Amino acid sequence: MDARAPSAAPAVTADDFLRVEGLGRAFNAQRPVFGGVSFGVARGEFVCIIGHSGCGKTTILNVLAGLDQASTGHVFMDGREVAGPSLERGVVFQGHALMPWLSVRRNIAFAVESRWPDWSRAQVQAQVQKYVAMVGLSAAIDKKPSELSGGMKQRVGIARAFAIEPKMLLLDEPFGALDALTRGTIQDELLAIVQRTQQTVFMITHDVDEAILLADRILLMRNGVELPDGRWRPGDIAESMRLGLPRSRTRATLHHTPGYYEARNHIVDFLVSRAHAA
Ligand SMILES: Nc1ncnc2c1ncn2[C@@H]1O[C@H](COP(=O)(O)OP(=O)(O)OP(=O)(O)O)[C@@H](O)[C@H]1O
Repeated sequence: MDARAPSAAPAVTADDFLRVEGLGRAFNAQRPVFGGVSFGVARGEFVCIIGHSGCGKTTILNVLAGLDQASTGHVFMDGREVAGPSLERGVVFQGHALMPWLSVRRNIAFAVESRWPDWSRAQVQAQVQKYVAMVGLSAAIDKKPSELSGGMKQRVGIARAFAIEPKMLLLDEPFGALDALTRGTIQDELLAIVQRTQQTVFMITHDVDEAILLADRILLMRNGVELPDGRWRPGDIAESMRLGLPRSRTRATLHHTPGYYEARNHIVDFLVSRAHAA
């Protein structure tokens, strides 16, 4: 962000690639998890959402993926309303969700064949090899998931999501289960891939440094809370922080980047003192 500038309220503009308008989700009608959530994501933008457990991040991502239906509001991607799952959106969850009986090659080929049913075997194989190479796993292409480390499995999940060339990538804490070293390496890889491909990404993370490293913009989400007068205020997006750090940043240079500490302090202050406040 330009960390010294005040954070702007999130806004949707007509030419945003992804438009989320007035989204709400209630599992209990008296206490909606969140409501009135509106934000836009521009084509090629990397947006992270950060907030405490239970505020509704995964629920929002599931609605964007078309895996869950909102109680109120609408989501439009590339001008069309999201009304169900689609191969136009690639989703990566914390658990890699690979098919254990298939090799890396077959796991990814399965997705590629679903996306382009008319492709020849050679076309499918070329696509699979390209994206396996992108995540540095060519040597393991014929291994089964059980023969891979956690970090390698997560890489396969990322390769599979990129291989279908989705219009948008939705990442739900994709590195949450990894040790710090592996996580750092894959963060750098993802950053490099996104810089190359200009992929549009919406990502959930709990890790403040991860968000600052990867995102162009960070949405700060508040939890739903009971107000002193007994009314319920659903969760919402309290702020949209534009980072504006140079895209050439890496984990090694992040701490020396102007604006980094201001951004970090701002997010930590939000999480400590405002994310739960009535
Ligand atoms: N299918 C469901 N039925 C009932 N309640 C649900 C359902 N799915 C989610 N919830 C509730 O909605 C709230 C938000 O859940 P969600 O998983 O979206 O939060 P989150 O911000 O992603 O949390 P975390 O960071 O822990 O993953 C939680 O209180 C959760 O218990």
